[in-house]
Amino acid sequence: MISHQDLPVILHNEKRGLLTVEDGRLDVLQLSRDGRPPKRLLSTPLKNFLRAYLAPLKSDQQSKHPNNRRLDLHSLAQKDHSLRLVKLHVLVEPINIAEAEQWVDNIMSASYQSIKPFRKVLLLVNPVGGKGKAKSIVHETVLPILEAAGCVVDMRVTTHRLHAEEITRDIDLEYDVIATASGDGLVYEVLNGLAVRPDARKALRIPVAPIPTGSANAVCINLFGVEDTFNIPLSCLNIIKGRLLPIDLCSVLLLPSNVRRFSFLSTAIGLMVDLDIGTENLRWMGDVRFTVGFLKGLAANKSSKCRLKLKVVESDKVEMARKAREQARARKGTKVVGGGVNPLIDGVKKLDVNGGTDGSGAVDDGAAAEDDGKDDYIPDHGPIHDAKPLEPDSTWLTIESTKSKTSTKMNNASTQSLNGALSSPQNKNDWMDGQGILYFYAGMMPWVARDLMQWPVAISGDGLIDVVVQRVAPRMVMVNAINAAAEGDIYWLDEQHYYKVSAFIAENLDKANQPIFTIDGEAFPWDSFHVDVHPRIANLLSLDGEFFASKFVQKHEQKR
Ligand SMILES: Nc1ncnc2c1ncn2[C@@H]1O[C@H](COP(=O)(O)OP(=O)(O)OP(=O)(O)O)[C@@H](O)[C@H]1O
Repeated sequence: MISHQDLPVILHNEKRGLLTVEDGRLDVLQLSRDGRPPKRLLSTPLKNFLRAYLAPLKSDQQSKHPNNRRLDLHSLAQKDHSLRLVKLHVLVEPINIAEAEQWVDNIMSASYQSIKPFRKVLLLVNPVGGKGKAKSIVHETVLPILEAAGCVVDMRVTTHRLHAEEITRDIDLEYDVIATASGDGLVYEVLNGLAVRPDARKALRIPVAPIPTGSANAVCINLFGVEDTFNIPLSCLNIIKGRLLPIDLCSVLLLPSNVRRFSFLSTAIGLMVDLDIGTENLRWMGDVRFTVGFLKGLAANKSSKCRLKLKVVESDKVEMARKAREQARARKGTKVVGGGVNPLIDGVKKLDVNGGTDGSGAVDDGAAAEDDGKDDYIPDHGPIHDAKPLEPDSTWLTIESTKSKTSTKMNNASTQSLNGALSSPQNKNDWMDGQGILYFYAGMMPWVARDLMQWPVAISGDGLIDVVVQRVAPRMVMVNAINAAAEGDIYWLDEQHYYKVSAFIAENLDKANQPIFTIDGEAFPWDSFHVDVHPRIANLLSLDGEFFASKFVQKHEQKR
């Protein structure tokens, strides 16, 4: 990292200027002749800097300054609370050309550190996701930024459902990143396409980086936080400079069809299915459609008839919250400000996305995914083994709900929830037979929508599925819970049973009235499904190699 380096230049207005790099920032200064302080034309952190290069002079410049060189500078810069692409060019006089060449090398390596610049990107665009604006967003914002960073972009617009899956099943593994201008649907399809290949384990090393043009965009919430969920330039920066974030995939085996799908986000039964699938016609509303669906579901307040078998690893809510907070604190200690990456984390996690030492491609044989951390690791480039029905033993927890309506009269526990279970020291996470299930929701990352952090203690790549069994509760409890949902405090509701599991089975006990369940928001016929986990087998990109740290996990020394 360069600590301080200045380069004298001539600015576009023929005035003298200075490019200065200090403390992880680039400043473009206009110098004055009369001793006044320099005027700052641009000031940007190197983490937002995209590219510097010496370019040929334009013809009008050639006639005026034939021996000068042109230096182009591309960056994202903060303007009016948003990131904008800024392109500047300045002139370098002959006496400074050798210095300028060195300056370019230095600023590029300080801005990218261990990340290889000029990534090769497969960009998949879903023209109908969300509000249907992906194509214009891509042309107006995404492509200009990627091109300004020198990325090589291969763009394909999807023409039908599952098209992204067909594409990724057959692509050459020549890309550094697969970017999706879509919602979560295309990410799901990309991962499913990669996961069924004979070289799945190698293919899944190519990271997926979403551009938020869908409805819920759950992945973007988890990567960029609630405030920046729809920040398109930030999602582009992630494609350009993001670091590998290994994630688990769930294998979901549907019986009796024996169809197997892979899930990176969620599987749902009950109210959460109606909320997603039952509101497809409200796509124009953006993510507000999910709140509308939730309220509609509460009005019906019906119970799902099912049998759940859970291989529980952890069920103490206080303990699970403590671990998630501890992990967040550990991450914070290693966080880097400024230019980007932390070599310590890079070393530990082998997070280099740059194709080994020769920079020849995305898939780095040394970057272990599932077997991360073993010295004698030999990369496995083969397929993912076939799914088999799970065989629960007596240690598994069985939860059964057979009633379609359950009494939701206020008992003590409900009143406590309503009046502030959030501050109660006790948490009653044990399931009691005879209760109705409003919904079952299994997830892999904290947020599922901006107003619902359903799994606040989820830890990326821990090999565990966070499972919520929400029992039927008085409507007022659930309506009040909406307020506690955005920041994850719904977790403490006594009616919300929460487990970390390594596998589970969900059997349908009323196929006629509840024919479907969802995997990552996609509907499937539900008879029974068996789910287990492939730890850290796939990859996303994120700016610091982690999910966005929520306020929930940043709370210190608090049990609730
Ligand atoms: N050209 C197309 N015509 C019709 N459907 C398409 C086309 N391209 C993709 N799809 C389908 O659109 C569906 C929705 O995609 P996507 O996830 O991008 O948007 P969304 O559902 O609005 O967002 P989110 O998943 O974040 O809620 C996916 O199932 C995908 O297969």
